[in-house]
Amino acid sequence: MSNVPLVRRAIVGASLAHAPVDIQLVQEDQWTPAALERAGSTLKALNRMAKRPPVHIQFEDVCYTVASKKGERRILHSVSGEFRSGELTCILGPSGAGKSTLLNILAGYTSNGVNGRISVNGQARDMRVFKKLSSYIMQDDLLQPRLTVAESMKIAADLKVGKELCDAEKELIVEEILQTIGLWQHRDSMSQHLSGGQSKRLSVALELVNNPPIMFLDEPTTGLDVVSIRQLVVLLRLLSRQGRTIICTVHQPSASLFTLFDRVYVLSRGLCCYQGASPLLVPFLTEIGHICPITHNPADFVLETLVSTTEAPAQMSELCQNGKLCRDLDKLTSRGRKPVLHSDESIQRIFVEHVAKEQLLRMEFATTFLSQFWILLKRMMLQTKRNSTALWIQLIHHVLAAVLLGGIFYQIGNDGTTPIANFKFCISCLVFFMYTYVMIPVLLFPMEMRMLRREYFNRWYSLKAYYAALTISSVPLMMSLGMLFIVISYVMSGQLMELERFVLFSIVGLLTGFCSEGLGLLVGSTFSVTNGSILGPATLAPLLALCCYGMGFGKFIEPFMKILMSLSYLRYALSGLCLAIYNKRPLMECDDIFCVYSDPKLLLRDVGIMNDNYIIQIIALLIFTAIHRITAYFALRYRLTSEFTSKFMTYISKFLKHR
Ligand SMILES: Nc1ncnc2c1ncn2[C@@H]1O[C@H](COP(=O)(O)OP(=O)(O)OP(=O)(O)O)[C@@H](O)[C@H]1O
Repeated sequence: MSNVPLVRRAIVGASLAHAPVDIQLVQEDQWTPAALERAGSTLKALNRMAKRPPVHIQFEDVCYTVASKKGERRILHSVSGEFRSGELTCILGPSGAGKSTLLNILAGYTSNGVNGRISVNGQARDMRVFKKLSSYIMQDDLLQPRLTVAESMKIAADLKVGKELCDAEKELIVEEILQTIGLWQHRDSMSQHLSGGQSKRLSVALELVNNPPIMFLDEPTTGLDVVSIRQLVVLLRLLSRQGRTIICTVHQPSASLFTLFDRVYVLSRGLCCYQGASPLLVPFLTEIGHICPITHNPADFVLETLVSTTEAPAQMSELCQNGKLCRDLDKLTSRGRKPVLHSDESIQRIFVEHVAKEQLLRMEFATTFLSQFWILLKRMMLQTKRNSTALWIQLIHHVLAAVLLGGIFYQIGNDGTTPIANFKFCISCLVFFMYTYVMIPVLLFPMEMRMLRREYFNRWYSLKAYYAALTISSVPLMMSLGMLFIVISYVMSGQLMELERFVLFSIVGLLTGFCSEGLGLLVGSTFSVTNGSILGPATLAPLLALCCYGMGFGKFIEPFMKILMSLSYLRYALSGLCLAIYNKRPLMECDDIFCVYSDPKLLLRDVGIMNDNYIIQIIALLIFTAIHRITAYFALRYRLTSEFTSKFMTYISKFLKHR
């Protein structure tokens, strides 16, 4: 279709130690296995990165048990298998067979409730090293929406490659990957505007930048059309040909797609029903009396057999010894009888050297904490800047709310006849900061979690660096919008125009927003949007009630209630706002014959704030901010590992059992 030449010569920067490199330009419409095999020299620069060892992964008698209402439930039943470097492996099976579970276990995403042996190149898997060698692309991964393809790739390279390569080399690698993966033409497109297939390919590209020797992909073809599926699988095959171990779960591959996989691992009801070369699946089924019609897709046939014939899974599992027996094209190998990998000394040597080097370096991430923080902060700020709709909504929300409050409480700030109205103004400001800044993370953070999960699990950066960047990135916007709200409402409501009062009032307002945002993060990082939007306001309601308790009878607040009130950060915020406005203030203007509260001290007494100290309120707010944010950090850390859910379920089931 296209006459564009396949090969383009790129001149590599002088910093590269090697001669100029050929970059294969693969057009999107030329993605056939043959074209890609011809383009065998793709990703040369990538492959020249620090030697990554080939990774063979073996697992033996792997069981996975979860806690359920009826006790323990076994999902995987002593399955064994082996996935090799240079091969594209597909884990196939009916829905609910345990494919994703097995992938999670092999990738190290799940470890709680897992029994059995998992080894890498013949040695027990060391997760610290293994995580540096592997990448996991999850089923529901999301990309950073407001970054272009090129920007996403640059950030991935900066974070994942670090100082191992200079900028020119990183640029070359990014270009090379995008060319190979067919996204070069779309390098300036925003990720959010990519098609489903292009997004999946970008997910793969992002994980490729540090040249991982082993890649796991959970359902990479879900939601794609046949052409995109084919392009993706062809690409994965190409990557495997360059010595990588590529393992993916696939629902129902077409017959032509099926032949692209080197190895098939069939799972059903938690049992391994076949492991070996894809062309040998049909003869394997014939052996146990399931003859695949010549016109039938073997992948469809095996799934139909496993689902429709009750005894088929057990039969097939017995024949392949639950994964211990592998059917290769040249020979039948049993991991027990023929330990192929143990004899491969060169692989062992490279791997051991690599492990020793990694352990020597003791660098958990490719970049330092400060670099990670800085790159992430820039990325967050850029995304915020580009989300103009959200910025406009927030701006209008702050201005409208301020004008509304200013209108309702117009010029009552120094009016001795309506001091309670001014007190209500303080509560209204408090409620504004509280709800606005709690609800933003409650609604937005669950989405961010999905993006964070892949990057965090694939060790792009530490959670501390991410969290620090997240905390700082929201400050400028909150400060500017918050100040806009405060200025408008403060002036319109006619508060005393004294700089000190205004500053003290602003500090409490902004701190309330910052503290509330921490609470919102805690809810947003622990719960889904639906649950969070119920739980967020439900948590705030009692805090608000406690904050306002004692209005009118401040002198008589019971000691027990005082203790409860001290647990609400909003009480300190309200007290701080009132003290900023009323403390050490001359008598208020009184147009009536007599104004009870023309002396502000009386008002402070009757709302129970008279004995409070402004500095103490600020310190308390800072302590609550720290508590919210630190708790949110730990909640986030637990949420990012699937362990949390399993552990939680185990505790619940143990608790129920003992009752
Ligand atoms: N943590 C867990 N707690 C309870 N059940 C679980 C857990 N993890 C997996 N399961 C159950 O194990 C079975 C296998 O799940 P898994 O997601 O691995 O299936 P799958 O083969 O990937 O299915 P699909 O193709 O539909 O995605 C399912 O019945 C699932 O409900």
